[in-house]
Amino acid sequence: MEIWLLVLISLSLCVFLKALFNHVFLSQTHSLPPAPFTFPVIGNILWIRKSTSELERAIRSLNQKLGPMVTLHMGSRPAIFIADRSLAYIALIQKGAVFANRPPASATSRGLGNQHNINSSFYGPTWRLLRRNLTSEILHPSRVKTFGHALLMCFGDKLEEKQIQEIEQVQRRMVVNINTVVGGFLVPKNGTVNFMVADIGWDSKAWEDPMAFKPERFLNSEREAFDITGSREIKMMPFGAGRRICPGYGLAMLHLEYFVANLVLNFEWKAVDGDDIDLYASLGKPGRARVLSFLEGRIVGNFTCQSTGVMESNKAELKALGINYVAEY
Ligand code: HEM
Repeated sequence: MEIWLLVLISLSLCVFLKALFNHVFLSQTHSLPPAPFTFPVIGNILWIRKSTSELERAIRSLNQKLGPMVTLHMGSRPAIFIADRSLAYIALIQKGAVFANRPPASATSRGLGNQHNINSSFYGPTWRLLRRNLTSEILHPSRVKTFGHALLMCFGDKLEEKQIQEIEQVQRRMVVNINTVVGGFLVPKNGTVNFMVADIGWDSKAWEDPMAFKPERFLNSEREAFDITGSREIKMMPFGAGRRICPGYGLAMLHLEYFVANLVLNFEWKAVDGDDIDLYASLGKPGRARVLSFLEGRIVGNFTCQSTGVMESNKAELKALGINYVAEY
């Protein structure tokens, strides 16, 4: 027999035996993450009826009692919630291929595209094709430079409210296709896995004083930019992590830096009376220069900055964010 055929058969056999092992043994040797006591059916309905923020609060208090992984029985499949960054790393990076699938669409959203869009499509050839097309044809740095105002389409009014809600609902949810183990607990085949993104980013072991506003925390000792992809360690995951990480994160960061740069250019920044923010701290320059030097070199040349005056639309936007400007530039 040809040697390559022998290797192929042995590999296939290994994969098959591993799948069999996972399916038969893991579910017997490991249990699901702890679940709160609830009455069957009624408890299930009560969980489903909670709003996203109520659910988040309830899970947070369960995490304090039961640990960083909990199971809720809501709907037909167990829903597992992970609130620990090391466990998120194991799932999304080390076991990336297992935690890359999306749950099937609910009956109501099925009509919105039959999961043939990149965000909701199953992990497989269609997703790969869509993702390759997006990253190489649309989000490639050479193309990004030519977009200019099209940037706003990604965030602005072209994205309807309904679509935004759909993205929000599915974006941090994964479904696993085989039984697997994380943190000593079984994550069962077809179970959904949700990541408590806010809690993951508030770990005081990863960040000194996690709730304080300290932009310089994102510069390491060599003044390199912080690795937001989590490929070596997850410290926060605003763009997700692993195989389904947001492919637009580079563009989004650029857009956010552009937004901050415009704020810095258009406004005079002063500490609020009584506030002890040291504008000369860390980089040894006043606040505005400090932010600009942080942004330096990270804004591509083709974006023009609104360098004089404050646009009416900016004022309204800032007011809505609760930011009061001190002086026009
Ligand atoms: C501040 C802005 C943005 C944030 C916070 C953000 C965040 C996210 C998150 C959390 C996910 C889910 C990752 C996961 O499931 O693990 C995601 C997915 C995605 N994002 Fe973004 N995103 C932003 C901007 C953008 C932009 C500008 C684009 C496109 C130009 C984009 C395109 C996508 C796509 C296509 C997916 C689905 C990827 C997949 O399932 O393979 N996002 N984003």
